Amino acid sequence: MSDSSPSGGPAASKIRGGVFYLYQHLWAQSQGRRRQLLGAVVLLLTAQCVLLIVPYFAGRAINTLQADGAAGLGSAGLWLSLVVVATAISWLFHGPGRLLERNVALEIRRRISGGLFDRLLSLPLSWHEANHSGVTTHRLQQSSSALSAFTQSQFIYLSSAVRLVGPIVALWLLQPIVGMSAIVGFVIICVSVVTFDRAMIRLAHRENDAERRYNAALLDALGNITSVFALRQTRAITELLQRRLEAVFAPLRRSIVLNEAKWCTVDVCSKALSCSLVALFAWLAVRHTSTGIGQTTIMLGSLYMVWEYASQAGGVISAFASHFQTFARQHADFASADTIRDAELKAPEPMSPELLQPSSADSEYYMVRDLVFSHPGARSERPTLNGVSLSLQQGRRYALIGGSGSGKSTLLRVLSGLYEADRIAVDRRNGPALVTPSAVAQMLRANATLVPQDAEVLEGTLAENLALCATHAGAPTEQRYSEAMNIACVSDFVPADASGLNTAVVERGANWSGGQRARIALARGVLAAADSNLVLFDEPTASLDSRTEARVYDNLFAALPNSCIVSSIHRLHLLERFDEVIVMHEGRVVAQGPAPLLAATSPDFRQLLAMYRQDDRSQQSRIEGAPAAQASAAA
Ligand SMILES: Nc1ncnc2c1ncn2[C@@H]1O[C@H](COP(=O)(O)OP(=O)(O)OP(=O)(O)O)[C@@H](O)[C@H]1O
Repeated sequence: MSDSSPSGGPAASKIRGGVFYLYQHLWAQSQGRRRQLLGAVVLLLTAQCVLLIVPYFAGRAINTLQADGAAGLGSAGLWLSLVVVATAISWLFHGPGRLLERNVALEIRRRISGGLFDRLLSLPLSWHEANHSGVTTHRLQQSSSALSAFTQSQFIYLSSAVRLVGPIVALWLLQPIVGMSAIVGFVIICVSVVTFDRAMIRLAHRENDAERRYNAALLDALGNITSVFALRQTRAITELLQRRLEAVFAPLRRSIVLNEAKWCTVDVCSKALSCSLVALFAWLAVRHTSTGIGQTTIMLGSLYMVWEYASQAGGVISAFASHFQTFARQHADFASADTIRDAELKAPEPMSPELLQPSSADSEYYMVRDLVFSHPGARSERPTLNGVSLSLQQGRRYALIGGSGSGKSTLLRVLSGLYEADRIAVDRRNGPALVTPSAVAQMLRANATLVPQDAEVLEGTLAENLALCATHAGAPTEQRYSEAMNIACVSDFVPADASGLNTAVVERGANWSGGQRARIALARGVLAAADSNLVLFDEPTASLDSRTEARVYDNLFAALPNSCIVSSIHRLHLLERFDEVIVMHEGRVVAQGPAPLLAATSPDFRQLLAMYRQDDRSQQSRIEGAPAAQASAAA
């Protein structure tokens, strides 16, 4: 694990779509729930409008007391009771508005999570290989939570808008010059808030990128805890995590400084503005008095109204500064999944539905010609598969052999349609020839099943693991579970009945041995491959002892008599069980045919065979020689 970012680097730190970016997505995601959303907006706006009258009622109460003294107590009490009534009425709108708003927010979270996960499933395997799963998980969770939180924050934004506009209108009505001054002052404060927050959005993007890298390292460390303990990696991993956390703190520290500077500006400016507005109002009233126009006394209630409306608007500016910061954060968090939304999704080539149906004929024949494939992140210029040609006949068994790194797993992935080749042509007996990579990949996806090399099992029961796979026609029936467990020799260690199926599988199958895990994965593969005419196994028995390995192959071949089976193997004593051998060398198929024929004609095959026999013999002689050596040492 290094500290350089392979995904989600600084390029992800761009700010998109401005203020309306989140609203665009909110609107798009609320389809079908828009009436509730608009209903919530109307109710919440009404609640805030009702509250605007409160300072007026309170001010009237003070004015009445000032003008009438004790005689005005009754009227003042009436004005004050209106304050309580207005507050209660506002809740009649606010409460239902919030309920609607929060329900829409929950639905939006469900949609975004589901939509992003669907998109992840439609992205090619190569995309997933290039993006760390911990980073992708973080993006999905952050993005769906952000838009949901934004949706349920609308009441705050709406109340802020009303509480800003309302007091300004009220100030204008009390004294137009004061209203005008309030507008100028608030605009200046808002501009400074936005300037601070734009800088903070940029820092939030950097912080999110670093946070994802930290998350990925944490997931790697805990997901590989056996190696961490066994290979004494704890110190190095702890240091790596600290470095990555430090990378999160670097933008955070700058953000904290900016934040304090922003709040200082907002606080001082809005207090100064409120005081100035009251002073302006008083000065205008006194000036009017001295020029003989208007009132002779400054009414305290009116002064209170100016102070209250100015403070309200000032308070809203502070709240606005705080909410804009939250908004900026939500903006950055939601945008973190743009990498998933923007990932290139190749539209599948239009094909006739028959071509996408698994071939039912039992005499299918595939002639693969001139296959070229390069991994997107390949370290070498040379394609991983370079001009591969081979033929596959339904009902026959092919052993795929070759040195480590010769391209066996890659070829199996292309043959299963999981990787789209750069160039390929396939002739079939039961269908037209296909010459475009996209059409070939789609056809292969419809006909082939690959049982991958890694035995990836999920936490749950054995039955749940088996239930997760599907044939091309749909989920396998439970009756087939026991059959698959017998074929894969799972029944050697777990009864192939309900009690066995209920056995727990913990994270990464850590409560099973490597060979047992491989057989569970194989049983799942057997279920998924039931209706495939091309079944591909990537070293399915590498972790089994040779007797179990032989039994597994015999069972597999008996269970899938009509399928074309291609299995990569390293132990060449298995070759006699296969009809043909496909030999790979440096990304090419260098020979194909029955083993006896290749032994006579293919130097590459002979070389692999000789290496295997030599390894086998030297291993045997080492073992046989050990007791003799020990005996002579003892003598
Ligand atoms: N996702 C990937 N990105 C880049 N290169 C890759 C990727 N996967 C495999 N390769 C490279 O492609 C080449 C073929 O790898 P592949 O896994 O197909 O070999 P293999 O014959 O199955 O090896 P082994 O017998 O060791 O499993 C190797 O050089 C490997 O480093």
